[in-house]
Amino acid sequence: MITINGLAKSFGPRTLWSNLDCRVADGEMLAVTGPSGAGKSTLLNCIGLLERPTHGQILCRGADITRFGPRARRRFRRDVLGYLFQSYALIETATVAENLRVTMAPKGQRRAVLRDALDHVGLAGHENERIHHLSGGEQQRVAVARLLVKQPSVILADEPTGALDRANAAVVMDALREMSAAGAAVLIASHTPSIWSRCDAVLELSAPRPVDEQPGASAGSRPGRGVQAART
Ligand SMILES: Nc1ncnc2c1ncn2[C@@H]1O[C@H](COP(=O)(O)OP(=O)(O)OP(=O)(O)O)[C@@H](O)[C@H]1O
Repeated sequence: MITINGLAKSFGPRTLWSNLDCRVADGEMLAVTGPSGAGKSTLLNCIGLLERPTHGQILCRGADITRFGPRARRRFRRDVLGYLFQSYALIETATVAENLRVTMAPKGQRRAVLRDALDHVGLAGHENERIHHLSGGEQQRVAVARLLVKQPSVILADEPTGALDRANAAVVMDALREMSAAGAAVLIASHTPSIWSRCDAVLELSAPRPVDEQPGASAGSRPGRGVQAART
């Protein structure tokens, strides 16, 4: 479960959002929406420990992950977190199987786990193909298979279907829904209404105001500005 309390993020004098509160329970899927520049990726990056929030807490199983030291951050990324990017984030020159093995733990069952995950995303038999020989949709399905192998309890998906056709997008969303049903907390940043409708709740971030319209030197923290959460 992820609980966000009073989170704010500024870049220099520019506040993207402030006083952001939200909760994503285990087994729940949250869509993060809002116009370009609203800070959707930045929010996911704060949860993924790629960015530091300016204020506030991000709790995962009761621990404030923003206060983790280097070792706890590494462990959180390795053991808890799964990321799915629009750009797939695969090792281009490696094979499908090698990309999946990166996240695999128990050696004994590796082959079966790998085969099941690829079968699940319709890529059975593609183990030895090089990533750069695959289409975009196939590459994203490999990235999903990598999540199926890793079974993270928190999944951050940044425009995961942005570059995909409808059929590939459906495979990705079905897999995310299944991982959520299996207990993962899933956050999906997306501009796509058909994705929002498959989520349990929607968090809407509004475009940040220009710097000269933001109040005071503390860079624009009007309570709750630009944040709306709704159950779908
Ligand atoms: N490291 C950074 N330093 C300074 N500004 C940044 C940094 N990262 C993001 N920004 C700015 O923060 C704003 C929000 O970026 P972000 O990518 O989170 O928005 P987004 O809602 O995901 O947009 P999009 O829908 O276009 O992907 C943008 O104006 C961006 O330029």
